[in-house]
Amino acid sequence: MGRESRTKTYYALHLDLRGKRCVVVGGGRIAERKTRGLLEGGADHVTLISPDATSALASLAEQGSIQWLRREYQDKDADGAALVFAATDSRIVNDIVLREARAAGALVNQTDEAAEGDFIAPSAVRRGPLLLSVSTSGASPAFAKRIRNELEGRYGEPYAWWAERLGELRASMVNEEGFATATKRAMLREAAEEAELDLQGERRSPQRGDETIEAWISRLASAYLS
Ligand SMILES: C[C@@]1(CC(=O)O)C2=NC(=C\c3[nH]c(c(CCC(=O)O)c3CC(=O)O)Cc3[nH]c(c(CC(=O)O)c3CCC(=O)O)/C=C3\N/C(=C\2)[C@@H](CCC(=O)O)[C@]3(C)CC(=O)O)/[C@H]1CCC(=O)O
Ligand SMILES: NC(=O)c1ccc[n+]([C@@H]2O[C@H](COP(=O)([O-])OP(=O)(O)OC[C@H]3O[C@@H](n4cnc5c(N)ncnc54)[C@H](O)[C@@H]3O)[C@@H](O)[C@H]2O)c1
Repeated sequence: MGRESRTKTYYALHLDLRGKRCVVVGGGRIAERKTRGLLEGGADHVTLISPDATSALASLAEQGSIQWLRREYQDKDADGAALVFAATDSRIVNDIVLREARAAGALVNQTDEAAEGDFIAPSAVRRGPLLLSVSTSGASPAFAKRIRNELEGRYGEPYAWWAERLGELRASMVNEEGFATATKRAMLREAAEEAELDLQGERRSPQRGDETIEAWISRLASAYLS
């Protein structure tokens, strides 16, 4: 009999967590990492449930960045949650959290037996709107971390600037009525290529910041309308 793959197949997506209830059960090192990940990812409704917490988690609660319910997990704690992290050091408690949170319609991250949960957290590199996430589907978090480090070096801060600027260009173009849809698409592809060339040091576009979005649109348009 052939050896079966032990890893699951996951769907990649980037969630908008603003206004969504996220619950972290447990107050240790792992709960701290998951909580930081949530806050970095824009979550603004994080509830921590644990009788104790690391000093970093306690300060986040003090600052009002998270809500801390200083007690053990109780049934109904997952009600209304979108995401729940079962991050206690008790397998029994984590399994109860998993079962109840699922029944309440939440997606659950089971930290001590990740494959039993509904999702796992990737390693992330954030460069403004550009978000690179890396996962080994749980096969090797250490490998994911190494690749994340590699990407951090490869994709520096200038990518944030370009991703932001391309976003502004696209937002302005949406309201432009003077171009056919196909032309707009071609212009946006051309702009992305200019960004890439600039980032690779083969600057083809005017110096950064020297050109307004309107001037950029005109220049891109002239290439297609001439
Ligand atoms: C990305 C990141 C996000 C986050 O936690 O939010 C994350 N782990 C990170 C760090 C990290 N994890 C570990 C170390 C210590 C090792 C070291 O020293 O390097 C460090 C580093 C540190 O603490 O510095 C050990 C570890 N991790 C897991 C186990 C249990 C097991 O393997 O069963 C063990 C113990 C066994 C072991 O050692 O292998 C399990 C998981 N960890 C995952 C994610 C998920 C799968 C990700 C994937 O698909 O690859 C999954 C399945 C949990 C889940 O999310 O469900 C985060 C930031 C990484 C970064 O820096 O970018
Ligand atoms: N996902 C990962 O990346 C990863 C990596 C290593 C370990 N783990 C697993 O994650 C789990 C947590 O690890 P840790 O190092 O943070 O543990 P820890 O011992 O530092 O913290 C456990 C926390 O759970 C709390 N807790 C215990 N029972 C509770 C209950 N009934 N209700 C609420 N809170 C309760 C404790 O008070 C404590 O704050 C462990 O099961 C560990 O095996 C996960």
